[in-house]
Amino acid sequence: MTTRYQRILLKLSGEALMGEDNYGINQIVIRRIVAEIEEVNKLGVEIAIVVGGGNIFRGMKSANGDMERVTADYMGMLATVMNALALQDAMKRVGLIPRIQSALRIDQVVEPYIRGKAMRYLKEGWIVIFAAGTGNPFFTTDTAAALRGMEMDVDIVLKATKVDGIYSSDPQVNPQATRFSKLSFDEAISKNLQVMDATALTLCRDQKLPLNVFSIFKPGALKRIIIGEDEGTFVMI
Ligand SMILES: Nc1ncnc2c1ncn2[C@@H]1O[C@H](COP(=O)(O)OP(=O)(O)OP(=O)(O)O)[C@@H](O)[C@H]1O
Ligand SMILES: O=c1ccn([C@@H]2O[C@H](COP(=O)(O)O)[C@@H](O)[C@H]2O)c(=O)[nH]1
Repeated sequence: MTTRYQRILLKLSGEALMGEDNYGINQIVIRRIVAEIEEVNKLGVEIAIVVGGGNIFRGMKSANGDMERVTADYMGMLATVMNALALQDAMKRVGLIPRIQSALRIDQVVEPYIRGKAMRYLKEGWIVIFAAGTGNPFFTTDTAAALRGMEMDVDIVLKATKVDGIYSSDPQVNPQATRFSKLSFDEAISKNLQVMDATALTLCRDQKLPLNVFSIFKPGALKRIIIGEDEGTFVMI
């Protein structure tokens, strides 16, 4: 089967990993997500993943006066390492070969981010999971996805989240919101659509790196994007 994209950066929502639970990692959900990734891996697509941490800890929420923002952000980045470990475990169970690289050094647990090594893993057909975001406070894993996507020279960033695309306003708050099938980066930024932070959108725009936002809960959606079908919202220059 021919694919539209040969190398992708998949941004996996941390919040999606908790499924219907209020917190943490739901094993059934994680197995379902890994099955979607496995399908695409079998097509020969090189897959790099940045995983979020919102199911465990978000810096900004916890920093509201109760905690120093920088400390809260480091906690958020560590949360993404936990998610990466859970993903790695689930991937190994189905015979995939995952490698985690962390932007923060925790050498006993995962290897540090080394671009050349990550590129080599991708060429081997192994799946690279980037943990700890950018390694810097005041950023998000969406920005890490744009950054690592550029560094890995991927064809597209795919943001897999809980909603099936970018809407005129948050569809979880406004049921009247309408979905865009295509959008330019400038429109997404100027309309302040919130689904992805402006830093990430700006990085993608400036490097002409396309983005597709889609629901990770829709079976087969990831594969459909890979083979060139319309799914979610496509954002380009
Ligand atoms: N205009 C919009 N279109 C679509 N979703 C929106 C919009 N505005 C806000 N959202 C919300 O943005 C959420 C996705 O972004 P968010 O950064 O919160 O999560 P994530 O990146 O998927 O998860 P995590 O931060 O845990 O990795 C959606 O669940 C949706 O409710
Ligand atoms: O580069 C980064 C990435 C993340 N953080 C902190 O981690 C949490 C979780 O990440 P999400 O993108 O929200 O899933 C985030 O709220 C930040 O506190 C960071 O500081 N730097």
